Amino acid sequence: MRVLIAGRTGQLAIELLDRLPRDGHQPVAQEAPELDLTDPASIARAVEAAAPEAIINAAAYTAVDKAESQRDLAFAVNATGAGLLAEAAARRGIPFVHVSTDYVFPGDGGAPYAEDAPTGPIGVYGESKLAGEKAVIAANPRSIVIRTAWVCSPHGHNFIKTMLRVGQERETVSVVADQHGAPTFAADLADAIARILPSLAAAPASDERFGVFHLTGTPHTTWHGFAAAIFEGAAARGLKTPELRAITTADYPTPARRPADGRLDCGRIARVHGIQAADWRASLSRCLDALIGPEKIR
Ligand SMILES: NC(=O)C1=CN([C@@H]2O[C@H](COP(=O)(O)OP(=O)(O)OC[C@H]3O[C@@H](n4cnc5c(N)ncnc54)[C@H](OP(=O)(O)O)[C@@H]3O)[C@@H](O)[C@H]2O)C=CC1
Ligand SMILES: Cc1cn([C@H]2C[C@H](O)[C@@H](COP(=O)(O)OP(=O)(O)O[C@H]3O[C@@H](C)C(=O)[C@@H](O)[C@H]3O)O2)c(=O)[nH]c1=O
Ligand SMILES: [Mg+2]
Repeated sequence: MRVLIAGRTGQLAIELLDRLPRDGHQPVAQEAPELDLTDPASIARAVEAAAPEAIINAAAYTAVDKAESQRDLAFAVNATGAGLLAEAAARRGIPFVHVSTDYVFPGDGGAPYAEDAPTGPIGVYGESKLAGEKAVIAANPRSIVIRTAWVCSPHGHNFIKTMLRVGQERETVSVVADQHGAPTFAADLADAIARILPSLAAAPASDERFGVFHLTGTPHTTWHGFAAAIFEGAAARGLKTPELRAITTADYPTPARRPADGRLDCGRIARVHGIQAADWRASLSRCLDALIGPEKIR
């Protein structure tokens, strides 16, 4: 199955390119370095050139704070662009895999969100991603939208790399302990997508295999809990680690509001696709092995 992956050098795109199975000598996953989601002609060109049998959208505008002052760009990439790519897939009659976020929820529910729980983003990034979900499903009913959260990997920008950096620079690091969720490793998400993809090829639009799914790592924690695990792993690998303090959201003002409780119930993807949430602590350990070592922090 030839798969076109939008997302340039993003965390998920890199893992997908690495993990989608190869078909004999043919790499089945194709990058789309020239594909710009804000440029409809470039989408058409990339899709035509790749002649894919499925498309995965791993491209997004992910700068949560900056989105507050770049609303138009966030919507152009995350909503309009995602919809255009899904439409290109629909025109070819092929399935579309899209990735969304816990930030489509307000975070005041007090329990993990089910896939059909009412959304209500509290920031521009989340609003743009919610608009993207709707655009994708409207454009191509043979779409799967996977909402995930707190994505990390050895590549690109993420919370682990931020903590390792500030942990080297400072004696004390303060992290919010009142925002709940679950880290997700791009490699685990890519593995799940690679397993799901083949089953979508022949499925009709009304099939339960399409629609909205949740997939994060397990167990739930807070950003502070995640930071503690990161520093514990860093210390075990010989890195100098800071004192970690628990603070509240009020102590850490940011341009964008973030959900206090963005935990996602991942039941549907287990029932329909047989995908179980991966233990992020094991994945963190592998990620730290890749990152920590002589000259290894990029
Ligand atoms: N990171 C996270 O914590 C979370 C991410 N998600 C979602 O998961 C998906 C993958 O995220 P992740 O891999 O972490 O994201 P990254 O930010 O690591 O990568 C996103 C990629 O999209 C590319 N991109 C941005 N604008 C455009 C554009 N106009 N056209 C084409 N490509 C573009 C970026 O390229 P460039 O850098 O060159 O602009 C970058 O390579 C996204 O849909 C994201 O919303 C969901 C929950 C959490
Ligand atoms: C760096 C830092 C952050 N924080 C807080 C801010 C924030 O509430 C939380 C995480 O910080 P980040 O900036 O990494 O979080 P953020 O960029 O909001 O991460 C989000 O990205 C988007 C793309 C998603 O889709 C979400 O699932 C989520 O992963 O930790 C501290 O408390 N102390 C610190 O030193
Ligand atoms: Mg961020």
